[in-house]
Amino acid sequence: MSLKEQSILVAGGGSTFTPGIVLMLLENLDKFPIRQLKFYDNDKERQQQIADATEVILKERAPHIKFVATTDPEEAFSDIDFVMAHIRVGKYAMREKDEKIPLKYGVIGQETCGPGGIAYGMRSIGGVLELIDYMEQYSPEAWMLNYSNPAAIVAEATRKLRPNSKIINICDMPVGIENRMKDVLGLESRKDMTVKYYGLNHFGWWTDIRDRDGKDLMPELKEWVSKNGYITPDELNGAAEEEVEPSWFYTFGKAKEVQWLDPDTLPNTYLKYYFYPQDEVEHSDPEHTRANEVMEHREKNTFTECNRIANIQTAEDAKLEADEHATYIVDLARAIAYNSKERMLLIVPNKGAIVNFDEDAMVEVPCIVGSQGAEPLTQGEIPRFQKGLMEQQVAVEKLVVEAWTEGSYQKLWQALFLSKTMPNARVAKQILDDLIEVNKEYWPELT
Ligand SMILES: NC(=O)c1ccc[n+]([C@@H]2O[C@H](COP(=O)([O-])OP(=O)(O)OC[C@H]3O[C@@H](n4cnc5c(N)ncnc54)[C@H](O)[C@@H]3O)[C@@H](O)[C@H]2O)c1
Ligand SMILES: O=P(O)(O)OC[C@H]1O[C@H](O[C@H]2[C@H](O)[C@@H](O)[C@@H](O)O[C@@H]2CO)[C@H](O)[C@@H](O)[C@@H]1O
Ligand SMILES: [Mn+2]
Repeated sequence: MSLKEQSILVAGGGSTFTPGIVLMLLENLDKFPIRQLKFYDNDKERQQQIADATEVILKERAPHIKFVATTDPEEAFSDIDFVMAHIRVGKYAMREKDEKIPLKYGVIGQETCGPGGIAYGMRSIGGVLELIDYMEQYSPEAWMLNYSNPAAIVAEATRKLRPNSKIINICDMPVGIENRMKDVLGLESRKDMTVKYYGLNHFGWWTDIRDRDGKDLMPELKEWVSKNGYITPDELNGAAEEEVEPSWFYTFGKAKEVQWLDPDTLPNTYLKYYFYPQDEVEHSDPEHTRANEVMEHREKNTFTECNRIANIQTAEDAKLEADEHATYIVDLARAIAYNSKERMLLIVPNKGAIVNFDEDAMVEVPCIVGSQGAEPLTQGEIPRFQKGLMEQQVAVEKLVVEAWTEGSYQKLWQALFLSKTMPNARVAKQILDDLIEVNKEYWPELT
């Protein structure tokens, strides 16, 4: 039986990740056939550069796919089955401020964690809610697969403010780490592992990992990670096919010190910002943060290559690559479209999946996905250590959404102070006042 062809909208068409996702979709047309691809963005000029290259690629590799790039919501969101959303409200210019302002006060500057993530969340909530409202206005049967960060705060906002919307929030960090785990184990694919995992987005732990025969893989992995973090054997021996960027290499290595806090589990790399904030501050250059690295590399290279393809009108020698990690987006879309019952980590309302944790927290757990969406798999009771950490962090995330909803300065100050990355209430207030100043056009007014 042939599969129903899908109509996909990429919201944030000007994203540096758009080319990789488009190429990945083209590599999976046999499993996930597409009749129409649209881009939507609120920055026409930025999006047009990605669209011009995409037009060439589709003409050469999938001429049957109808392609439209637009900034008009009605044109974008009409006749759509899936919205793949990856917007960055304020773009990299604001990410740079998210990262540099806290560092002025000796506090971590990070895209999705701590004060940077809170500032980013206060910008993203409105942008993502607007996408959901457009989707429900013009294609009420569509699903949104949201990739826009900070996923934890965006997920809490969609739970609280759009509780009946067809949206699933996703993150590729666990996918990236599991791809490293399989290299450590010498497995073909991360899908040769079945995992148990719990946490918040960018704040979680693997508790059980087995191979297809049910063999426990945790002992070998815990042994490796406690010594090397998620640096792979090939990277350790200098034999890796692909060089990972220095800041990512440092992050994967730091995971070993995070794992020491609970040797029975394997940590998400992002926990390093909460466990060793002082190390992260010392390791940062307040004049040149990750945002600068990405602007100088991924953003620059993506647009240079897209413009080159558009200029020569062929993608035969394109230096763009399918984003391997984005294959999980196809897994998710396929599962919903064709009821495939895929098992994957998603950010969903807890509702008892973690027995001794907030019913209405947005947690990252393994789910079974079908045409009705995601059904979380229970992860049982969690230990006091993780419960304490998660209760503090989820309170931060919930306070940010309440601050956005109510326009509350007080609640946003509380959220900043409550973050494990913050030394005291005075520094929290100084950072808050600086962030308010630079986010005037993006945040709601706070009183
Ligand atoms: N969930 C994950 O694990 C994961 C992984 C990687 C990237 N991301 C997220 O994907 C997003 C895109 O990342 P990027 O580095 O490519 O960003 P980018 O700045 O290159 O692209 C984002 C695009 O969104 C557009 N945009 C901003 N606000 C908008 C709005 N209100 N409506 C429509 N379009 C809007 C921008 O104009 C830009 O073209 C970011 O939020 C990033 O954090 C998430
Ligand atoms: O600093 P950036 O913009 O390079 O990355 C920030 C994002 O990092 C994670 O996504 C990684 C992913 O984990 C990795 O495997 C690979 O696919 O690259 C992605 C982007 O670099 C994280 O999950 C995202 O939420 C961050 O935005
Ligand atoms: Mn993520």
